[in-house]
Amino acid sequence: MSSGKILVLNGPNLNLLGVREPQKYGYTTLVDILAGLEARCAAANVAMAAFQSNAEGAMIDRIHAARTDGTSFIVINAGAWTHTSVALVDALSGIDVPFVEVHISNTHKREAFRHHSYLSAKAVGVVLGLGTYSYTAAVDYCLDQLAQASSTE
Ligand SMILES: O=C(O)[C@@H]1C=C(O)[C@@H](O)[C@H](O)C1
Repeated sequence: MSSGKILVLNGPNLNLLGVREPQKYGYTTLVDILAGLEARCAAANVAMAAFQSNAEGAMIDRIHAARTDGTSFIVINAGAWTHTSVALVDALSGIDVPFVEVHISNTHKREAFRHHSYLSAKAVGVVLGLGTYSYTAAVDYCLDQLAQASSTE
């Protein structure tokens, strides 16, 4: 039986998934994405928490909270903060919780300003361009890591 908790974080404008530029981000809502991830975690007996904010400070506060709330892994789509926020990567670097960076779109095929991520160098890994499967792949990786850790306990 696995233990641990996966925290799924979504940054600005991702609350609009499903209606926001669907040709880039698809028609699946964030609620439905999270419901699918929750089902995968539940099937593996792993807890999942989720948080979305359009406020950078609130996101940083939520990351700080993950330091002491039993979070094992973070899966984060930081949205536009990916390309702008030193404060965010400092928050992620400031807690001893590994994180996987995800993006729905392939940012390297988009505008030049989206080609750089402040997060990637600190991430365990990066999944991008797979649509909502980017989230699934990231969560499945974390679940596998937790299962391996449980089997060696
Ligand atoms: O593809 C995504 O999920 C990312 C989501 C956003 O909101 C953009 O600002 C990023 O540049 C890409």
